[in-house]
Amino acid sequence: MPRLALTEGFLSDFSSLGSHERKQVTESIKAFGSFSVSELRAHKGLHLEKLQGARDPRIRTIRVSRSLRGVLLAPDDSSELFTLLRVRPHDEANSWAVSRAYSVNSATGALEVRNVTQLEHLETYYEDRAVEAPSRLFAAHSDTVLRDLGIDDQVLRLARICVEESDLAAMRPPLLPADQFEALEYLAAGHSADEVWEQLIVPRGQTVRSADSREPVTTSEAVLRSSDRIVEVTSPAELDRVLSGDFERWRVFLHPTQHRYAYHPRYRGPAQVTGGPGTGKTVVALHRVRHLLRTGLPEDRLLLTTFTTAMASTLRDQLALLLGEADAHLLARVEVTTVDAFAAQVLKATPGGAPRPLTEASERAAWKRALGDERSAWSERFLAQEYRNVVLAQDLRTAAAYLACTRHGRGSQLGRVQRARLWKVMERFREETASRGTATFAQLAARAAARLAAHGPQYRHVVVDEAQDLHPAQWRVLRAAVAPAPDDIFLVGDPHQRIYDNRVSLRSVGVHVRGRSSGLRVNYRSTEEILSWSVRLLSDLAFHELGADDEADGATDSLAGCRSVLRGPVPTQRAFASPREELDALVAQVRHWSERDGVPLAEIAVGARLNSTVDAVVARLRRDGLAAVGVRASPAPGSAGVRVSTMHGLKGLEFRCVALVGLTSSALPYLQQVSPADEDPAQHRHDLLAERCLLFVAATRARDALAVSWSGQPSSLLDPTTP
Ligand SMILES: Nc1ncnc2c1ncn2[C@@H]1O[C@H](COP(=O)(O)OP(=O)(O)OP(=O)(O)O)[C@@H](O)[C@H]1O
Repeated sequence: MPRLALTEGFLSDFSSLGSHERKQVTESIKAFGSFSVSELRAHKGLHLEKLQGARDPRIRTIRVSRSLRGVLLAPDDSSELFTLLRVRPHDEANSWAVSRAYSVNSATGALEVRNVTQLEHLETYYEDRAVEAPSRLFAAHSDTVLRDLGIDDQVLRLARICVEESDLAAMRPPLLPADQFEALEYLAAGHSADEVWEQLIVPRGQTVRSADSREPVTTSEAVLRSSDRIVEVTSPAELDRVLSGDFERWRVFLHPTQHRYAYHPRYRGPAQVTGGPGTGKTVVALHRVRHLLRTGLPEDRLLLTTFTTAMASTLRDQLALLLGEADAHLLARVEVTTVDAFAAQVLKATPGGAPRPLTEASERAAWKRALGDERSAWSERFLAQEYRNVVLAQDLRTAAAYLACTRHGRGSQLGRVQRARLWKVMERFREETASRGTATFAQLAARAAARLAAHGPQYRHVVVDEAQDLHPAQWRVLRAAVAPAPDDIFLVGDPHQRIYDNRVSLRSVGVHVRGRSSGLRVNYRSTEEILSWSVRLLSDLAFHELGADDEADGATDSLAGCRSVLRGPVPTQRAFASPREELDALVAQVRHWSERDGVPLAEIAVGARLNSTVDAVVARLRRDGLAAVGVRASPAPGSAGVRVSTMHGLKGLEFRCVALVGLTSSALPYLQQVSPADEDPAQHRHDLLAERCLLFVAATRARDALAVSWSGQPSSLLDPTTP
């Protein structure tokens, strides 16, 4: 029986077909799988044909319907593995097929495709131009170095006639083979051959540096090694799962690095995956859930958490999509929720039930009452932070423990007398809020953690998304929800996206990830232009590793090496004389994206630092006849209207186009949310950093286009040197 693999190109073609045509294609594929290879070759109806003049002798086409043809790569060994490359209207399929050639990348061992015909034209053109050039783009790298990075004869000739980066860009895939182009692009951007080796080749499992010493890889082996572009379908159920729904690449194809982390057979304890924005951390978490469910016991339950209720609901939908019909029964073993909702659920089962969570304003009022007539320089914000970031963070339960503790992350000095007074204020706060049946979220988590610790774990696995924003008390909840064991906790996050004031040493809450911590670098969401604009916002800062925020741990995380596979326009930064002019321009910008670029309104977001700006934007867009909805109202996915939100509310989301407005010096950093330096210098620095990260998070929600604007004085966080 022939085996069948499907490429990304095929799936993308398939998803653009109408339902009738999809059915025809699916039936043809099923029919294909029911013949032996010799029957296939002899079958009259399928017309498995070699193409006249094809550059790759293994390429065949096959009849799918009266109008459609499939393009296949036939096996050149005994593997019987056919790879379905495209499905297009007859003439298009033929002209695509004759000009392509497939090859195995000698370094990555993956299957690559090139447009031979066009590359030959380019070679003639660039050869003539290069003769006159004083220097060439890759002059610093010898042929041996390039070959060791997987560059083959034809690509080497082309690389040698590139004079500047734009010459290479003109040959980008689908002309050049993808892995070879990527290696050359890295070198052209100034990375060393060693860096290319580490970043691109090693993650694909290659260990032999010298091209001459490597064992050759057959085509069928290469197909199976190309899990980021090709999937083998081994059963009708698998075929249905891959072909069902809209083609969402992340469900089927993972970068080899993503695949390695998500499908690691077994971590011996908690494991962590970090990575910049859009590197697919959530995708890896979802695949990990699938792996754990598929390989676990029927009684094993799994808790999957994220930051907001809206994100939890999206995650649940995505998990259902990933599991498909074949694995739909596994969903019953998963709970997808926020840590706060889980903590509340734990407390509901206690005699007093779950306290009502305090809003920020009512918490401030409660601190004011707790302070009473006490004469002190402590602001309500200071008290709230001291309680949350020291007492609850370290789980200090007695005055003696508070008097003796090191106040990590706090920059103000407090002597014994002051601490004793403060403890009394905190006691009054606790008693008074308890008597009203209320608590802060951090208090709620602390109580739930204590309850779980006393009553024992409820889950076999915990998977945590957006891990960077959890409070130590929330970590204790998660730690207590699962017994220490292999594969107990899998967490993903990005310390550069921390926008709430939560710093935690994972070690101190019993989550030991040392030796099981890995990183992702390829951004799948935003264009390189948006990514590098955003990364510049943080470029002069050092970040602690996700789980090592205790300054003593010392390890740092960096965005260096983060890159995108997508290209697009450079983000715009525009100043206006007044808010009204800025809103005029916003309306024009939204119209441009929607009417000229054809972007649906629901794929456009407008973000602002302040709620008042959000309200003004919604009102203005509506006045001009543009549908607009607040993200806070949790609009149904796909419902019409520009999404308008505070920058905080954009966390975890993504849009084709994003406009960030009102970025003035008074809105960002928003000083009301920043502790004064004279109250607590360390807290001041943390708060300012959170404001900067907030801009970073908001900007990196954009996939194709980003427009930033302000009126009057611009925010000091914007880089004035960028256009
Ligand atoms: N292997 C992949 N192939 C194609 N698309 C992918 C892949 N991995 C991730 N993506 C897409 O990239 C986008 C970002 O992925 P995801 O949300 O998982 O990233 P993230 O690292 O969690 O992002 P952030 O931290 O910025 O919220 C999504 O649209 C996702 O579908």
